[in-house]
Amino acid sequence: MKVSPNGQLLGTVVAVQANFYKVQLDVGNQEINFPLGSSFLLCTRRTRLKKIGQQVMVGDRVVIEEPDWSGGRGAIADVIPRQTQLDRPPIANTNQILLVFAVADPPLEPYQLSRFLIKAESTELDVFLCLNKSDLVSLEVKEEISDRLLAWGYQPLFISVKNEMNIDQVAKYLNNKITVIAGPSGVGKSSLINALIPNANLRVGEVSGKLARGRHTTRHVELFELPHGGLLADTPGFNQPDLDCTPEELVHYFPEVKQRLAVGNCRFSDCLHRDEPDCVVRGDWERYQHYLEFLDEAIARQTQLHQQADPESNMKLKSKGKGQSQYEPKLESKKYRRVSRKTQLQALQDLYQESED
Ligand SMILES: Nc1nc2c(ncn2[C@@H]2O[C@H](COP(=O)(O)OP(=O)(O)OP(=O)(O)O)[C@@H](O)[C@H]2O)c(=O)[nH]1
Ligand SMILES: [Zn+2]
Repeated sequence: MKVSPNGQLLGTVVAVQANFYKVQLDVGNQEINFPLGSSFLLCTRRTRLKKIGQQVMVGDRVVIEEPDWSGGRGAIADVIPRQTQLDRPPIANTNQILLVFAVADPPLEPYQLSRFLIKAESTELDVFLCLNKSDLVSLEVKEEISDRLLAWGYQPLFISVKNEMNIDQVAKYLNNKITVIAGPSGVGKSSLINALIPNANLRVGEVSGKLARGRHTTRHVELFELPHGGLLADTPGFNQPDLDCTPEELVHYFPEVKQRLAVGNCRFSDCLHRDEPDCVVRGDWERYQHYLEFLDEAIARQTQLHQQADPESNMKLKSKGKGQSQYEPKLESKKYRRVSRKTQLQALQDLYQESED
């Protein structure tokens, strides 16, 4: 167990139950005699923290006082400032997202994958893509998929939980990090978690298990301890994540466009990359159609938000020709950015909401 340089006892909150916090103590060189052989303490929150309105959430790094080793209890005296914060699922200090898809059964759908990737990128956390059920397709198919995703700016790791292929690579990636796992239903997330953490005991491919997990986990987030250090949070399956970024931000969540923008600029700084002249983004890249679709969604959402907030809104009705017209935001970057930062932090929240529906 590790004690901080000034002698403080440190740990990470792995679950919250009513007013109790399950805290996993840091493991280090300075061994303290641990009568129960467990590295968890069930803690309460000090009154001082309640008074200053300091919330404690799963993933928080905390300072423990008055450990009662025999009873396995303690008190949280302080919360170390968070590095990151996701609101749904509510987890502090998440480092990365492990996105799991299958190469077959269910079939790999580019549009769905694209949505998940954009959603994951919008958290601004690191995104790692694993393609499971590799045992079901030929080497040629894998190469095709790999080439295609490389053009999207991703290098997926092909895995097979069934054949235990590359599971050690996944484990290595998760080492000593806090990771949120996401992906559509049926791709093998529970199977993967069970392979990584033998005692996690998540039910695989069982409707009852899935329901129980889906209903339960949304209210009760738990971080599972990885055998070699690090924590993993499961998110229940969902099929089409809602995108909640602004029209302006959207393009930055396509890695393959970042390359284009790195070597050139559009003529207009508020270019939405549709039909503006001298645009460096518009062009012959596979996901450009996805971009246009997501952009329409983002504009529609923005219009709705503006109209709710201010009925005489600062939206302009723009003629699209052929008798069609559409509301478009006058882009005021500061205002949009302010909304956007908040959105980024909450970006995985729909993932949770949808799984409850
Ligand atoms: N062929 C093959 N099947 C797999 C593999 N991994 C998992 N499966 C099967 O895929 C099915 C779905 O697996 P789950 O682990 O329940 O999938 P999930 O992603 O957790 O699904 P949700 O709980 O709905 O989110 C099960 O029947 C698994 O046995 C694999 O590597 N290869
Ligand atoms: Zn442009």
